[in-house]
Amino acid sequence: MNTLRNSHISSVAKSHSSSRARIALTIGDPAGIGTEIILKSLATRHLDGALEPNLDASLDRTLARNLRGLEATFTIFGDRRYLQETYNLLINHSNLPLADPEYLEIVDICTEGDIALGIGNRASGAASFAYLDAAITATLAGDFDAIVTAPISKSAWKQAGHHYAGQTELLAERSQVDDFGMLFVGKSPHTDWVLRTLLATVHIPLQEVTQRLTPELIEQKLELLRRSLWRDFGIANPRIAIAGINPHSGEQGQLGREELEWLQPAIERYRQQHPNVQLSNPIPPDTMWLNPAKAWHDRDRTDLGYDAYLAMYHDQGLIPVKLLAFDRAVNTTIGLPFVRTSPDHGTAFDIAGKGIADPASTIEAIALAVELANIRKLAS
Ligand SMILES: NC(=O)C1=CN([C@@H]2O[C@H](COP(=O)(O)OP(=O)(O)OC[C@H]3O[C@@H](n4cnc5c(N)ncnc54)[C@H](O)[C@@H]3O)[C@@H](O)[C@H]2O)C=CC1
Ligand SMILES: NCC(=O)COP(=O)(O)O
Repeated sequence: MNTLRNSHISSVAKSHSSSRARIALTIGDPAGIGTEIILKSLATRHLDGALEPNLDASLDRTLARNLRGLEATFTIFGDRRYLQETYNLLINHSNLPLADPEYLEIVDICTEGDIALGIGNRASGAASFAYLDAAITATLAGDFDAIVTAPISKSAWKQAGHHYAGQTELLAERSQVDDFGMLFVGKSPHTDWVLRTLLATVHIPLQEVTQRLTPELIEQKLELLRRSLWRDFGIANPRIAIAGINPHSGEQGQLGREELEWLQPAIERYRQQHPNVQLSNPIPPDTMWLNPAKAWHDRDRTDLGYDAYLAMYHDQGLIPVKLLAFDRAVNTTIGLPFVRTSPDHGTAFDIAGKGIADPASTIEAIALAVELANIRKLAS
């Protein structure tokens, strides 16, 4: 059973100026790095954009974003005890500054059970579920404009009896939407070009991928992506690259027939319906990411990049995203009635409590949530 120590979420949130984006932050699995990356991210608000001279130069990248300049308020959903324990444990040996929980707005959610750093279990799964569930309730009630989630462990959720593939599915179910998607967004620090990758299928076993991929699913994902590119990123006439399924995109049917039999026809149909959207034909997956890698690294080659990429399955899309942008890509759920972002990594149980977790992707997730929430506020 969990207890909401602060039951005045509404009054807390509503006391903030309505012109500022109201961001709910969940701490994720308390056995992982969630509390650390949240405290490190919020500490960047206390910097003036200038780096301390004695900080390691490799940290420049991490601190590149100064959240202080953002028009937003932040409320953490999680157990205050775990935030305080992380602060006490790491304050003297963290590689980056930490925000002091005493000065943070926290909706204190206390759950039962023993939780040890580095080991996800039933209690940590129940806790991370309770934090997200409470944040969703408050957001659906209109108290927040966006939720930024720290990572949870899917197996810990399962041990706690929560049979969702991930946070995305809970967010969608609670929001009563069927049409949603997992879009990874990363802005290149070299060229400012933005890599956007939507996964057509997500957390399913590889052997189920070809059964789940259908022309209807592809057309649904393309439409979801088109709407998000327009609504969230202001791109009216997008160029979208579509990955093939089989090696060499099937090699004219010799290495698989999905491309010939239904993927290419589905692309043709979508083109007819949306002449303003430029779609590629199915691109052989092994070479699909060469041009985005050039656009990511070389300022003179950004024209090679598409506005978005549709990957057919989880690792086809996320291996290139994480190779290029593990430190800054943001997982965004599109199709929800509110903004949701998350870092691109997991709970990192192996480094929990060591003070070395990189908050860069979380900082980007917070910054993107504020940006998208403010865009929606302006549009409404
Ligand atoms: N958004 C979410 O909630 C996500 C949750 N997960 C969950 O996380 C758990 C662990 O998954 P893994 O596959 O091990 O992926 P992981 O991302 O947690 O860890 C992979 C490797 O990257 C390192 N790493 C991850 N984040 C880091 C950071 N911020 N700074 C420095 N190093 C970092 C870890 O130490 C580890 O060596 C699983 O239970 C999975 O369900 C995984 C991905 C996303
Ligand atoms: N690999 C991405 C991932 O696991 C994100 O899951 P979630 O945001 O749905 O929890």
